[in-house]
Amino acid sequence: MIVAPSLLSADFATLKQQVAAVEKAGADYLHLDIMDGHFVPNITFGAQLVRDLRPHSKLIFDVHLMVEHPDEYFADFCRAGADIITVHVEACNHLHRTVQNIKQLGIKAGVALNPATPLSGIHYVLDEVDMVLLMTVNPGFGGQKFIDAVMPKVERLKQLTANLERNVDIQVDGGINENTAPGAVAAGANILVAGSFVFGAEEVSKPIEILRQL
Ligand SMILES: O=C(CO)[C@@H](O)[C@H](O)COP(=O)(O)O
Ligand SMILES: [Co+2]
Repeated sequence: MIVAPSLLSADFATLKQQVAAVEKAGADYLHLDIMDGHFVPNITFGAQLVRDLRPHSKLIFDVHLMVEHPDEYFADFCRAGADIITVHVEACNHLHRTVQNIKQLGIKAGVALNPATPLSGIHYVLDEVDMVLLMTVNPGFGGQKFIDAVMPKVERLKQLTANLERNVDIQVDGGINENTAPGAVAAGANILVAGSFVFGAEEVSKPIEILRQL
């Protein structure tokens, strides 16, 4: 199981130390939530923070772009050190082109779907993407309640990706903890994003270990 702590729930005053702590605890990815106050009703941080953290960590930097007009920003995040860039289907007018342009930068491309968005929107790009992120909360904030109704979508996506010749990762994001993660894994997810579950714990190593063992 790939574990991706989401920095959104960390204490922003001590980010460098908290990244080091999750890396030491065995995290695989660092999930970086970019919010613009338009696509989602919250603002987080930009490429500068990614650039500043990059020399301090060997984790895979997994950038989740929750912004309008993602085409205007992804190259900057790539230059800043992103290894994976995920754009929202709901924010892309020309999703196939966006995915191709991200991959042309030599990094992995992911597509994200809000809980209410059907899988049909990614049907014709499934062969191109490296990862599909299924939101298990409505994007914008950490610490929200997991939406169980997304699980049949995870199952269906797993069936679709199993028919492909190449590997497509299935990431779930939002409300992941020791109670919700087992169901998501059983449905087919292989990358678990967790913000409050990891950074809300006294010791980040415990939640990371719980998720890794699934
Ligand atoms: O993209 C998002 C929220 O929009 C997530 O990555 C959250 O940061 C996850 O936080 P928790 O729900 O795990 O607390
Ligand atoms: Co996210």
